[in-house]
Amino acid sequence: MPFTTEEWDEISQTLPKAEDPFILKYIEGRDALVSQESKQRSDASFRQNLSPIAKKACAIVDRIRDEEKRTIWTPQLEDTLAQEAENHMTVYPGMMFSLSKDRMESTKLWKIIRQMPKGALLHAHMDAMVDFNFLIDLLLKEPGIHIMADRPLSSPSALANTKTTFRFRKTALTEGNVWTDDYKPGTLILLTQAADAFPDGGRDGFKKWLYSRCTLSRTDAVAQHHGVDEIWRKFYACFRTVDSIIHYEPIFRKFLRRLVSQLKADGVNYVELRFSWQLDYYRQDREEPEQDYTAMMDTIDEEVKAFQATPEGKGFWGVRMIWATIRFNPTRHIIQDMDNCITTKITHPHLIAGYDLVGQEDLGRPLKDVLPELFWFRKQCAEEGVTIPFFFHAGECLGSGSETDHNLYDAILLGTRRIGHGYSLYKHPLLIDLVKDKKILIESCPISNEVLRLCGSVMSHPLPALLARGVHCSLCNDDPAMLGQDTAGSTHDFWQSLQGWENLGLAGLGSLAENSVRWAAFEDQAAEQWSKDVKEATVGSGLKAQRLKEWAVEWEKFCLWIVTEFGEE
Ligand SMILES: O=c1[nH]cnc2c1ncn2[C@@H]1O[C@H](CO)[C@@H](O)[C@H]1O
Repeated sequence: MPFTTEEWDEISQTLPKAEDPFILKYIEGRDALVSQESKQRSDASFRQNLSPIAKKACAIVDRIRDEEKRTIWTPQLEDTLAQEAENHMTVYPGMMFSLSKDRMESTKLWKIIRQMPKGALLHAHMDAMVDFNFLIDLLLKEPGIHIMADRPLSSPSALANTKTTFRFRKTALTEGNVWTDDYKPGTLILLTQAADAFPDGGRDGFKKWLYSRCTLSRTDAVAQHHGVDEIWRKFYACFRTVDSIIHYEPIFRKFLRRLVSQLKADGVNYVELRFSWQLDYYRQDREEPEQDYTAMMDTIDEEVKAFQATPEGKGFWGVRMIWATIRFNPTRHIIQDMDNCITTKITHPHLIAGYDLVGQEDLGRPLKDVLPELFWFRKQCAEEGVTIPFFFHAGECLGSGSETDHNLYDAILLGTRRIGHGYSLYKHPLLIDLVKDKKILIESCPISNEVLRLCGSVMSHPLPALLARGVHCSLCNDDPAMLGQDTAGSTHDFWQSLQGWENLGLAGLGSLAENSVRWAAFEDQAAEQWSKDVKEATVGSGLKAQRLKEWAVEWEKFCLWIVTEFGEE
């Protein structure tokens, strides 16, 4: 029986009030509990030590975040917009990345995060860094570029799956048509001619097609129900197409310039690139590939130095590589690649920062399986007198207790200095303690994990669990030109984390950026020195401490800019 008015009047008299002393007491205890737990966070001391200006900036960003959550990320607003939009879509805070990208880029929060000094980008795969519309235009403009395919590109399935290669030739080859059944596999045809002859829309249609072969589409990105292995098949195919586009010197140079310039403009001052190229680099006007990595590494050196000498690149700290072998390969291939890594380390010591194994962890060889090769590598490094520490991918998976999940044990036992992804680490209480103890950083890539179907959106990403447990992490973009960010910078990943997780805030972002500098491998260091520098951070005396101080100055400037620019509203 529902209450009568009289009954409710009587009962409501007996209800405690929110201001009653015992409720206030309860709230006090509750706040103390929240605050006690937050002391375990990895960003606790960073928050504690914020300057007054930085505190103000954090409060301003909190306000803007809340405001935009209410005004921009609401289903109500979208109802009116939906009538005009061709794709009806419900908008809400924390929605999937690829659906929210355009709107995200129009927010005030975006404008702010874009300016943020983001320190170092510690997890990024070289081939997937520069936007492909830019690269495809370059390819079409570059004299002498030809295309060839492993079979005629004359059906939708051939267009979607066939290995396609781009090569320079001094003399134009114009015989044949790659789009028709009579194409002889492996025949090179001048690219401009082939592009113009593309059956579905000529050159513009060709550009669209090639772009689709180099990137995951929005449809791929949201089709979570097809699962992880399916998206990885498409993802691999992208790398196979991209290789031959950027392995030609004139294009590689422009690629590098665009890369560093986009990073700097995004507030990223340094990058460590996972590098897994076969020996198929071609110098300008050459038809034969190089027999070692010297020319390629020299090119990287030259382009980075040239950039640093421009006003735009002033203060850019540089680029280093983490040599990355594809984990599917058989032993002989892996050992050969390790040997190439060591040789290149000897010729270009400043460029090679570390070693890793890459490729889908679930289907590739687990670390445990590669132990003989890894121990051989260690011994060989010692014999050659070079330091090449491990920066392993591990736990980039959904498995609980699977072989991939267990890569985390091996990565830690093998002395990894950071862990790439560490997505499944949150399920390992003992390993979490070890990671904290050994001061191993987690290179977290939230958008990558979403697009590669480990989580539905940033809201269900496990990074907040790690931060709450006191694990040090940094934010990275992994493969931004393929996964949808479409630019080399990290603003999308920073923005998502800020808007997605209530307890991060600008201070949390600041701490993640500071971590990236603290765990960057700016120079070769033996394990002890590395640990000492990471531990001492700003109070140390080396290059790392110096760069941490430089970052802190930029951070303060940034906070002041926020206060000046957005404080009055
Ligand atoms: O998120 C990732 N996890 C593991 N491997 C990756 C990821 N992104 C790219 N690659 C792999 O790295 C190579 C290029 O450096 C590519 O072969 C790609 O498969």
